[in-house]
Amino acid sequence: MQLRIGHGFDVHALVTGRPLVLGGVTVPYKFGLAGHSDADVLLHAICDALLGAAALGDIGRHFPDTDVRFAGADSRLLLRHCHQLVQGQGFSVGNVDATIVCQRPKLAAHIPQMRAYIAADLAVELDVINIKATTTEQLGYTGRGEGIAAHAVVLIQHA
Ligand SMILES: Nc1ccn([C@@H]2O[C@H](COP(=O)(O)O)[C@@H](O)[C@H]2O)c(=O)n1
Ligand SMILES: C[C@@]1(CO)OP(=O)(O)OP(=O)(O)OC[C@H]1O
Repeated sequence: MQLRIGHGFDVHALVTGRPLVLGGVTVPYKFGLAGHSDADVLLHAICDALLGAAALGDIGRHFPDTDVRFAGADSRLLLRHCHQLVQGQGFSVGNVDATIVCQRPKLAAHIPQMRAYIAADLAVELDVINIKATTTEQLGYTGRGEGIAAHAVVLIQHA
């Protein structure tokens, strides 16, 4: 069996007048993430990790932010598309581990729904999807509440 690992990292700025969408879940908060799509920083990091594992480049190559088709896009559709690309190379997802770097709001209560969406979109069992959240103890751009970052690693396997 061939195993491949991929890493993804993304950052979006917090602004007024936008919903906060993380892992497909709309989290109630006074600020949301700016972006061309729905700016779901967690799903973008997972997309990049999937693409990275299969040596398929990055999210901007597949979904350019100059393309009106992706304006306001639901990032779950982008995640499903990345999964299809990886499947097309003969790979299936082994597991996903991701961390959302977010000072506020508290995300713990929303993580079960994020995991369920991601597991469904990647056609895997819930127990291979792990999502974590951490603050940066008020340090740096995430700590000041200027934005939210996400890191993801994905293992894919080829029978
Ligand atoms: N936006 C966040 C950040 C953190 N959590 C949860 O709190 C725990 C402690 O976070 P520290 O940054 O102080 O280590 C963390 O392990 C998460 O369970 C959260 O829910 N939302
Ligand atoms: C998803 C895309 C495409 O709509 O736009 P954004 O939502 O701005 O996200 P980003 O992570 O900056 O890059 C990928 C983009 O091409």
